[in-house]
Amino acid sequence: MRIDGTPYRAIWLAEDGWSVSIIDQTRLPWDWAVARLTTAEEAAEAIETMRVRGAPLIGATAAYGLCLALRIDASDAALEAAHDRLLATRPTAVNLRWALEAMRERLRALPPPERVAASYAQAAEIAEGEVATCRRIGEHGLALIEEARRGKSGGPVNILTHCNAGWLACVDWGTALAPVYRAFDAGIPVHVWVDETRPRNQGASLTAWELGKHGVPHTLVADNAGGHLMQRGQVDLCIVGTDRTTRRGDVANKIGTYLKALAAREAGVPFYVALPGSTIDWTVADGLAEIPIEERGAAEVTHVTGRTAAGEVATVALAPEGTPAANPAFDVTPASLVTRLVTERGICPASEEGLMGLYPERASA
Ligand SMILES: CSC[C@H]1O[C@H](OP(=O)(O)O)[C@H](O)[C@@H]1O
Repeated sequence: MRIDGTPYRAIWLAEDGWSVSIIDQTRLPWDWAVARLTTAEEAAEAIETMRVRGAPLIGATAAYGLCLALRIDASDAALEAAHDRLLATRPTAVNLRWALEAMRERLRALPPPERVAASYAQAAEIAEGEVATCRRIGEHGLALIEEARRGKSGGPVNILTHCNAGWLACVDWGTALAPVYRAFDAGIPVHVWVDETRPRNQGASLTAWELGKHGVPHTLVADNAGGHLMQRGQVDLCIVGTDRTTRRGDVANKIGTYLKALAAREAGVPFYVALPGSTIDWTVADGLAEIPIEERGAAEVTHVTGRTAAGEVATVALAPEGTPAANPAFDVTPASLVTRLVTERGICPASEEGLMGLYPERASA
């Protein structure tokens, strides 16, 4: 994605040709901080602390984390240890498992001396593959925005999104925001309602920043405002990302997504989910029963980080000290509440038949 004309990715190989550069997303929107990952442990910690986040980006970061491990020790034991460490960082986004298993399968088949070069080549393939995939999601999703525009008598297409599923969550383009960028760049008038997305506020701090940098009109809203806006006809469509979607179309995404899907159904607003094939877990059908939901620390709920009037970034308490808090980071929206899935291969119903139609090779798997 371009910022003031300069192209950026959310992750890239540093100039030294072996370390990995990331944008530290815990510093946005206040500071543009690029961090360099030099070990697998640093890559793992960047994922755990959400300096990088978003399913495709988590997968790409883990892939490069394996490269950093093998530089030090390319043995089978080191490969397995790094795979397991990186896999254990966050449980919900299936891209993490997908990327690590793809890397491990290829690298195990090679003699250790060939593994480092092969690992970097494959990590780059994964990262570039996600860029191409998200670009195509944007192309396919554009049709949904154009359809919404045809149904209006004027004014912008009002789109509600939750959390951040933009280029910061991927490597470039994004998933839910890719069609928005495509439409905006094509001159279609759009406006985005940006859910703040408690408790980590990825909407307020990342989506608002992304859209602002690209010049896309947007309005930040409290999470609880979405139903009200839909009820009053102020939302033409919802589009969100996902961290894991089952083969029958159940969608795990940031906490609060399910509530938006319920409101959208009640209000008659189309609810779309944008995803790359790497986010489909073909081994799982029942999302509610089988997708692991990450439980994060209570402090993310009881405290908030922001910038003071004096310009310092600070974390302050929202609740009395010691207040118990629960922090499920994701929820599962059943396929029955999803209007369509938007993938790099096209748009389909949220169903096993729909997904098999786009990924026929999976039918025989
Ligand atoms: C394109 S994946 C975006 C997806 O990831 C976010 O979760 P997190 O910020 O915790 O990694 C959120 O669920 C987004 O929809």
